[in-house]
Amino acid sequence: MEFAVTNPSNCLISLKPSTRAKPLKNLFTVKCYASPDGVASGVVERPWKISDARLVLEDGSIWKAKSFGARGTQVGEVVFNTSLTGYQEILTDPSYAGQFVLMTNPHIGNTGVNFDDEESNQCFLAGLVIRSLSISTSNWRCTEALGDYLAARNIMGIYDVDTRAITRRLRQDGSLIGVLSTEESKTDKELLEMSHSWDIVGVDLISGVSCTAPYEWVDKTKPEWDFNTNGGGEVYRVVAYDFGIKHNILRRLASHGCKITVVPSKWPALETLKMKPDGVLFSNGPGDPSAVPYAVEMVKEILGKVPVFGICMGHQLLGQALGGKTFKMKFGHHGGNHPVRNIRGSRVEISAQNHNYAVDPASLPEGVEVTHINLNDGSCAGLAYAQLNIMSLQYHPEASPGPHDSDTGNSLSLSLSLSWPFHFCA
Ligand SMILES: NC(=O)CC[C@H](N)C(=O)O
Repeated sequence: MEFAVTNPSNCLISLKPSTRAKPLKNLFTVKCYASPDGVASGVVERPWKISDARLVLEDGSIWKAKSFGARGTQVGEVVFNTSLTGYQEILTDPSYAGQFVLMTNPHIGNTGVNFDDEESNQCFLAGLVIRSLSISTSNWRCTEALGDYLAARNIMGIYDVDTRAITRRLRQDGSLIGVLSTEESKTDKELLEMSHSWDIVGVDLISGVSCTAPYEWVDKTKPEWDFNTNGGGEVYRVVAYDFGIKHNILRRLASHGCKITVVPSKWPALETLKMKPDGVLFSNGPGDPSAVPYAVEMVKEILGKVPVFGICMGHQLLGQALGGKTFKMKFGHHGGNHPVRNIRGSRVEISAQNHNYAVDPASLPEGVEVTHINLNDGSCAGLAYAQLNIMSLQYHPEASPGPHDSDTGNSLSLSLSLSWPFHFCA
């Protein structure tokens, strides 16, 4: 027997028999099977899917959920992201490798995905955790629904989870390792043990996301999206180390007049110097900066020979190369609403951030200047060292997603225009 539900948002299942055998367009049809005693059972189809996934956290808590995207079992570190928009850019940010991103914004999937918002060619994150998965998509650029997109990329997602409760737990206890599974054969105990036997600390994640051979990047920010171009003047040749670089960093550099060669994370410093660049960028990237000593050594070989700037992982590697220490934060910063004090510009920038580690400014040698401070917790958000032509930011001046306060136009604030290190260092 088949029933139709005409008002899916207000009722779970209407047991009124449908007068039509086939589903009407825009109606959600649920197949119910009458049991011998006349009680309907076995509701099996979306959008009233029953829980078919579990997220088991290392603290022993178990969160029943509904799956979308890929199926299977996956381990990762759970972090929460407070961005209201831009889930596709977040999904394709290579810095999330090894992590489950939990979105605090409850409604995800509403605008589907499109061709333009990719920040890399792949999704490297471990999975996506959300409150509510939109049952329809609506956007003029939409080419695909979020669930299909994730399934095609073999990325697991779960919805109908109490993301507020998990976020409060992460804020209180710090980032937690979790295991996501749709496999009924695995017991809770097995999943918990899996979470205890895995760690993200001390793992080199950048070699898994970096390109394998150098390439030239020419694409600029499309004119309809550009908000702050001052390019067209001097042309700078930049070598950009790809530790998990986001496309929008490259687009912003190109828009500001840079000719960019992107090189792999293990590209020798000597080869970079032979290319005689005007500046070198050390990009963002996933994981623990202390797990990639080869990258710190490579940064050391370049310091002082050419102006350099670093973003996020690049900033942390610079901090270490200068002799400083990095440490793991309690739950990090992930979102598009982080206030940062730009000390030199005497202004506050609302910034896009995604990091779990930070540079300890007290460990840095004399002469290194802290140029930016995160106003939520006072952590170091930017460094400069004029003697060696170094500037770096812990956050993401290219945003994507996020506010544009930290692009060019902020006087001596760090920006993606290569002019800043030169003006500053002159
Ligand atoms: N966005 C990034 O480069 C992240 C840096 C580093 N993986 C961290 O979590 O701190």
